[in-house]
Amino acid sequence: MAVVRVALTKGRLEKESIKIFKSIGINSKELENKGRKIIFKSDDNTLEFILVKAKDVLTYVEHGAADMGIVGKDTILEETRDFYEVLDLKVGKCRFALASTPEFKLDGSYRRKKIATKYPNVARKYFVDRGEDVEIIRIEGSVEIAPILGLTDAVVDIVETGRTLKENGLIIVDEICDVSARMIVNKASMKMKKEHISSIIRRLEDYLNNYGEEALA
Ligand SMILES: Nc1ncnc2c1ncn2[C@@H]1O[C@H](COP(=O)(O)OP(=O)(O)OP(=O)(O)O)[C@@H](O)[C@H]1O
Ligand SMILES: O=P(O)(O)OC[C@H]1O[C@H](OP(=O)(O)OP(=O)(O)O)[C@H](O)[C@@H]1O
Repeated sequence: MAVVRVALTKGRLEKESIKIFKSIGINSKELENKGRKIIFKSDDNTLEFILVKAKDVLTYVEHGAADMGIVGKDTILEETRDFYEVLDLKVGKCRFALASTPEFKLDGSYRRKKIATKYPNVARKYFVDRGEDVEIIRIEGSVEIAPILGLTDAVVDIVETGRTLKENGLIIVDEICDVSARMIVNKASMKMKKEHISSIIRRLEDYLNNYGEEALA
């Protein structure tokens, strides 16, 4: 069987991704004791894992340098890329929201609003769908500071527990959409390595259906 290369998102989704593969009997001691390595074999040598940043997961999978990947729906929505999205893995759950100070009114002003975000395309689409033209200011992290300092009127960001907003005196103005980790597959690999990739997807589907989200949480 051809070796399948899987791109995993470094950081928050890393542990969950390892757990997902373990749940279907695919273990990698190399990945669990990773040190500074970024490429790892499964113990049975049938899979190879690489650990990269979220956007790079899309790049490696789109170009076929990786056959499959695990990445957040937030990154998929932000980037326009070409691959199959095959499974909602029900982990890494959070949501996109518009948030601001309690004084902010979504429909309150005809002035062009300024919005801070790490996700300019998601934010633009949300306002275009509302028929509103806004100025997007791209910020790389800790975006919650922007409305507090008066740089922008509001933020479009990921909310998980809501703690970051609360501790900074911000509130959710509108929920945009749910986000969770997805399994993606390169289009050519889906044909060339069909048997192996389909078997992985089927086993994961069975696992998610039989044991549900709690098992992975
Ligand atoms: N509270 C959360 N904040 C951010 N991302 C979350 C959260 N909960 C789940 N996620 C998911 O985890 C993915 C990876 O997030 P992580 O913070 O590790 O990396 P990142 O946002 O790409 O930041 P960095 O640039 O620091 O690597 C996100 O793309 C998202 O799908
Ligand atoms: O609702 P919560 O559970 O508080 O989680 C949401 C926070 O987590 C993310 O930030 P992250 O920790 O990735 O740091 P960043 O702001 O530097 O991206 C996100 O951008 C929020 O700030």
